Amino acid sequence: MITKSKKELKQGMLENVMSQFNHAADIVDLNPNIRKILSITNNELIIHFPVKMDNGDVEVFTGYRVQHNNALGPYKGGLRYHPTVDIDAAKALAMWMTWKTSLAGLPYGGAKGGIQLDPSKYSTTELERITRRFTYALGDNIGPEHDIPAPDVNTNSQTMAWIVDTYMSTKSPAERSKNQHVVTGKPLGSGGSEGRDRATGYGVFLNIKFWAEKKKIDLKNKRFIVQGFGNVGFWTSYFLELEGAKLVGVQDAFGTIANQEGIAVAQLNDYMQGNKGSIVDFPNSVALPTEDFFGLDCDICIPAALGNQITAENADKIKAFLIAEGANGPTDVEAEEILLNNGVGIIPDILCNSGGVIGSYFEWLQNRNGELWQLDEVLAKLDKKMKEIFDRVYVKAEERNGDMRTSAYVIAIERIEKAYVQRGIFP
Ligand SMILES: NC(=O)C1=CN([C@@H]2O[C@H](COP(=O)(O)OP(=O)(O)OC[C@H]3O[C@@H](n4cnc5c(N)ncnc54)[C@H](O)[C@@H]3O)[C@@H](O)[C@H]2O)C=CC1
Ligand SMILES: O=C(O)CCC(=O)C(=O)O
Repeated sequence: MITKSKKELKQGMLENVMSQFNHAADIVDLNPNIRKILSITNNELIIHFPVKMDNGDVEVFTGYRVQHNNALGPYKGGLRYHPTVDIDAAKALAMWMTWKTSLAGLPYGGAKGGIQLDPSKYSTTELERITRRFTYALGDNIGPEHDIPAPDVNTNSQTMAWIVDTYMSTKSPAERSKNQHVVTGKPLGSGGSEGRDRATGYGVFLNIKFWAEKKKIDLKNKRFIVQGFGNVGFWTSYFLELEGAKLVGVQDAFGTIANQEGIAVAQLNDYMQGNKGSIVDFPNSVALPTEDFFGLDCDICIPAALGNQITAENADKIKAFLIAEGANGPTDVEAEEILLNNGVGIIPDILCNSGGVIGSYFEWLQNRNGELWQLDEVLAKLDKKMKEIFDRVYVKAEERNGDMRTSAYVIAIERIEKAYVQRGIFP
């Protein structure tokens, strides 16, 4: 288990996103009024709600939804169930969503939320009641044209199905079917889209592939390590393995394993599913201490778990030539400086993991228009969109002779600034 304290995780994330934003805002000479608006969140909800547990006792939970900005469209962003969820974490993650949706050219703003809890301590029926009660408490603070949640850490398509069912049950019978797109990432049978399950990991893979093409690097036999073997970590590994790359190290919430000969992705996934979600003791691998993970010998490092995992403490140990950020905010500002000085390439989160929200946008569009797209159609559209965004960021970084994160922020911030200025609010 990573030993960062809750306090370190939350403070770091908010400080990091603000520092990244201010750095880029200085570069674009952002209108000071717009900088003021973007520096704080529009709405912050903290909800304490009681739920009856299986044993009859009542527990009171705390849920959060932070809506950072909606200048470009409805608020959009995931819901996380984790002990580190609090108001600062939700604020930081909501801000990252605003930059991500803007960079991707989507008609969305940014939001994020979740519940502060360890889901492994609750039964499925308890988690269902917790989710339904939270949804009821959120009421019309979410909505298909207002704020559209999606899965994040420890939430999945089942969680989204409970939310959509609860939300729709609060509407009149005639209105119910118009509200299916209140969440994305739903199961296929409940208005979900083909391909949303793999969209984030496929997007991370595509970003790595596009980057390697620019650098004329063949991904075949390149060794990669992945932190987090959930939705993002698994699908990224799956597509990289298909391309001929080799998974040589994995870390999850329970432990760290390595094998320089390669770890079979599908086998590890099957093992993990039957092992209470843990990779520990996977056959043909060695167990390593937590702190050895980022120093593993490899070519590509994919943090796909929580924020603030790559810090000044471990950045110098990284041997990979590329970091592809599947997680939100995995690299702190100090670590990024060290890595860039060491010549390590970084594909920043707001670009690298944007396949997820793009996949969500496709689901939302299908629900709105009564369409059903095939898997190959979804992946082809995602590929095209991701290539356009990657190229814009890459070219901007080359023009500026700078890093990809700042370039991604520059593009994202300029789009939002333009919207405010065009409306004549801040000429
Ligand atoms: N699910 C999605 O579509 C998107 C997710 N992301 C980001 O990707 C990251 C992972 O999300 P998901 O894969 O959806 O979550 P998940 O819940 O499916 O998987 C999380 C994985 O991280 C591991 N993990 C948790 N705490 C850890 C720790 N302290 N050290 C090492 N590993 C740890 C878990 O064991 C699990 O393997 C998060 O930062 C999330 O915000 C970003 C864009 C979209
Ligand atoms: O799919 C979405 O709407 C948002 C996913 C998310 O939370 C993220 O990109 O961090």
